Amino acid sequence: MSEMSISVSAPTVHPGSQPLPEAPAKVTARNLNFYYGEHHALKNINLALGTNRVTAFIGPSGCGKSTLLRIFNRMYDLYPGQRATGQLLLDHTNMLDPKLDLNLLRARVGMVFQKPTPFPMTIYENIAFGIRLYEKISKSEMDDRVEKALRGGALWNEVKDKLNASGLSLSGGQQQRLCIARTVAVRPEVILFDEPCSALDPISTAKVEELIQELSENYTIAIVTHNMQQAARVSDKTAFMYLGELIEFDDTSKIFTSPSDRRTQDYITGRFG
Ligand SMILES: Nc1ncnc2c1ncn2[C@@H]1O[C@H](COP(=O)(O)OP(=O)(O)OP(=O)(O)O)[C@@H](O)[C@H]1O
Repeated sequence: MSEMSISVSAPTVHPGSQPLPEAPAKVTARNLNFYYGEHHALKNINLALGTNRVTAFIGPSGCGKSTLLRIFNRMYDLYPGQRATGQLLLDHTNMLDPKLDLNLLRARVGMVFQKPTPFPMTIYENIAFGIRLYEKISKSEMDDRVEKALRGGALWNEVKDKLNASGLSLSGGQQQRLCIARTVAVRPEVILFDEPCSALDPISTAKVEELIQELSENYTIAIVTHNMQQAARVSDKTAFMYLGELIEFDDTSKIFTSPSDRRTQDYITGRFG
């Protein structure tokens, strides 16, 4: 079949979605490079995550989306031989500073993973555990914080009568919202989502997507997704990556209706990836 005979179309951007005004940068990457040993996985990345905006990262497998996300909370520090060069700022803090307190950084930049990973403890303790690492507060204040976090994770109504049940007794979608609540509980400024819905059914996915949009009122969000409909639905800005390079970064409505680069066009219309 010739390329031109393939019937393909880009995802529909939510009708009426107008690009929001530019927001001040929360996270700024300048000439950011990343190496797995000798392998140069990210090449001269320049972009900014707007404050309280949702930025989606899309691109074919292996293009570097997860690598970039993991730099945003210095996850790579856990592995020898991995290094970043260039500049990465959280407001005015140099995120690549070797002397940076990584616990504090990870309190400011939370992460939600592909598979829900609740701790093997009660629903209440799943939330309280992280708060206790950073703060000493009374039982009644903790009760308050746990409720707020579970409300923030759109889970309170479903679990308020069983806070002592194990987090592992929840459904997959509820577990993922528990993980989001756990992240929100320590009051981060940025939340990173690495394919947060890939293990969820469509109803749970819709709930998490709705939650991401609600959270963007108070948090700066970056989301890696293979689902372009999802990127179109939840994000304000979209970054298209290919072979370790940032090919195009623009308003989501522009990326999905009139991208500037042929490779972006080919990817969003399903010609490769
Ligand atoms: N631990 C590692 N050691 C060596 N190379 C790695 C490692 N992790 C990833 N890479 C390489 O870095 C590049 C980017 O990988 P990354 O996982 O960031 O891509 P991705 O766009 O998130 O892919 P996917 O969509 O499949 O998750 C790939 O070439 C990959 O093989």
